[in-house]
Amino acid sequence: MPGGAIAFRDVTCERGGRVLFEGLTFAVEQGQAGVVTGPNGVGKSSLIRIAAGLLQPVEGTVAYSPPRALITEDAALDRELPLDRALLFWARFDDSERAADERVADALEAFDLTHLAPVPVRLLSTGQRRRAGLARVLAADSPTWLLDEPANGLDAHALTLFEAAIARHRKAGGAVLIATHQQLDVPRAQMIVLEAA
Ligand SMILES: Nc1ncnc2c1ncn2[C@@H]1O[C@H](COP(=O)(O)OP(=O)(O)OP(=O)(O)O)[C@@H](O)[C@H]1O
Repeated sequence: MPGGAIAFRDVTCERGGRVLFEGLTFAVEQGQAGVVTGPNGVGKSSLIRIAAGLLQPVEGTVAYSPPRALITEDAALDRELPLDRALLFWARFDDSERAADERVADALEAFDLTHLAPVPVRLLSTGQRRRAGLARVLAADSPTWLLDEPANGLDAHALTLFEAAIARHRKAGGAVLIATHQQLDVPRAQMIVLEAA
């Protein structure tokens, strides 16, 4: 996996005619993590959407090392498919040296989901579905992770698995940008604190 990175330079975000943040500059390099915090409605999700290229900033530029893997509130998995096949559907699109089924098997194991592989996504619990969404990101083998509230609905065990996955990703040269209002154990993270305008 090549190194991941994401950098904002003088980025201004506007939504509904209101400036949420302006002149935001930061760089998350290979092996690093950025944690975006701030009160509800301040623009954390909007920042992640800008990082993913889903929202255009009114000013400034975003540079990143592709491909990027994104998780939002929606796990983006086919609800009718068994979990392993739903993950495989996406993993096949990803550019990786490793076979898609091997990546999916590893990602299921990393989030303690192997026993749920044959279960249709729609039957998973809320927390299991959140873990499945994180497994989708993991299985993509993307160097740059963009995570919007990834810890929502995770129990203590899943949180530990998630923190371990972030640590491994960084050790392998990945970069991660996380918007969260929860306390996460992400050592040496760069804090990006958004304040109400
Ligand atoms: N499509 C949209 N059009 C106009 N305004 C929007 C749109 N989407 C979001 N907003 C507004 O932009 C602001 C920032 O929303 P955003 O979801 O980025 O905040 P957040 O910091 O992630 O909040 P939370 O902690 O509640 O998840 C909010 O006031 C929201 O109402």
